[in-house]
Amino acid sequence: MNSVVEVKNLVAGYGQRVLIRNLCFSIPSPAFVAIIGHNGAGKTTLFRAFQGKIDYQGQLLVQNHDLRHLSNPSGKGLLAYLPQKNVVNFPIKVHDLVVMGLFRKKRFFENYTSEDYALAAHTLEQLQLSHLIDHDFTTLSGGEQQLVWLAQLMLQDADINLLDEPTQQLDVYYKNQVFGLLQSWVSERRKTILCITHDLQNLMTMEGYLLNLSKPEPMLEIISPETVLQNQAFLEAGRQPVQ
Ligand SMILES: Nc1ncnc2c1ncn2[C@@H]1O[C@H](COP(=O)(O)OP(=O)(O)OP(=O)(O)O)[C@@H](O)[C@H]1O
Repeated sequence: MNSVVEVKNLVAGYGQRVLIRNLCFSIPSPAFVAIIGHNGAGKTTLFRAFQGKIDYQGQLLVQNHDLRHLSNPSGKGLLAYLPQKNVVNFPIKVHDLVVMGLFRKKRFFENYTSEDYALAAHTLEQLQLSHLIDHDFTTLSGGEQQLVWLAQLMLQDADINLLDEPTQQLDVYYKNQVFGLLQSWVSERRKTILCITHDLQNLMTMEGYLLNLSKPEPMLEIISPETVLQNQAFLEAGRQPVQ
């Protein structure tokens, strides 16, 4: 069966502590998937498995390729990852950081062209960040920085995007904007988005699936106001004791 992402009997954790037990799901065509669950439920751990950063049992397939045997999936434009925190300790202009999203179209040390910068500027404009284009990234607010990373991710143009709480530091206006943007990546650009989030209210109007990793047997559920409310009530009711 063709699928964009398939997770088969995934078991992952740290040493004796198993956080993900026999997780199975399949995303048949480009879609938005919200990954939800309590703090410590294993959401980022799932992404670490996708990036090959931790050992796991089972299989992770992207576009029918087993990730274990696939070299450099980000260089091939299959997978892109936006971490929860990304730190830069040196002064760099916003457009210089964003243009780096085009890395896989460049050879080592090849310079970015004026066309590349025009593309970066256009992406920043889409996020209403044009006024920051020449600013030093390290002077931006947390939310502004988060949006700049998102612009860089957009330029990567990967088929499957793993986003770890991309709206965590955003104000209510930008939360809405970003969820709308992610929806358009799916509908207009045929991208698949796996998005870890605690912003359940924003999911109400989304189309796609949610995966609640706090449930004993997590599975993809079609997003609707009812499923979002059900899952919110489930999370509010409490959490499993840490094993
Ligand atoms: N390298 C590690 N070694 C041991 N335990 C770890 C390691 N990394 C994470 N953990 C633990 O695994 C659990 C799951 O972490 P994870 O980051 O996947 O949670 P999460 O669902 O993304 O949580 P949050 O919503 O708080 O971001 C946590 O309790 C964490 O302390």
